Amino acid sequence: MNDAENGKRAAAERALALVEPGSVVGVGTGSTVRWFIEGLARMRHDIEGAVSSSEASTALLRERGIAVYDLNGVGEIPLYVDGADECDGSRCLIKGGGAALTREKIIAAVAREFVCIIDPAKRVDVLGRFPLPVEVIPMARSHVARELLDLGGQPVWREGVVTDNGNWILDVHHLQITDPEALETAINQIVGVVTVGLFARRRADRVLIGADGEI
Ligand SMILES: O=C(CO)[C@H](O)[C@H](O)COP(=O)(O)O
Repeated sequence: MNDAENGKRAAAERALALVEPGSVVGVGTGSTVRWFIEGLARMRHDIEGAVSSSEASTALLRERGIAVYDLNGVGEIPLYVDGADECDGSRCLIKGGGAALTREKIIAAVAREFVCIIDPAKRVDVLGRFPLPVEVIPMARSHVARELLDLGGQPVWREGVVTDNGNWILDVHHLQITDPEALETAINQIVGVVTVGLFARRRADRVLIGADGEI
């Protein structure tokens, strides 16, 4: 296993220790979260189940014998565990490389604690090296792209990708995100935007960075 994979696994294993017995666990999406799901499978008899941020995670959770609930029917989610594409020193994140940003943001909003699990390559001083994903209503793609150009980014349509919600993704290149909350607010106000993959207003409460089998 390479260093990045070791780091992802170490962070995921550490997050398992935060799972409350008998609870419904919020589960994110991606290769780091896959390690978390494998660990959750070992303790599936100690939890009630999960709420999931994507069809891919739902399928894996069910394969591993973990009950997946509709968020609308769940009262409390003590813990949400998810990866990120970038993380700055204030625990602000870029997410959505796996196109699951909207459901991820919804579960993060509901959860009492949002724990982000990453490998060291994701840690940056200023967000924006990773293109910022924006989920858009398909008919608004060109309008939103023009507005994003005005905000100083270079939007590129992630052609062929349809989100679990039936929408499209624009990846915004060449941003230096020095004020993540302000940019999140500005992009949220563009008509046709469903979700921007900046997690600043509701950022991670805790970030676990796995490296060399340690945290
Ligand atoms: O936001 C995400 C999916 O929409 C993922 O958390 C992000 O892309 C990181 O994925 P990985 O753990 O595979 O690096």
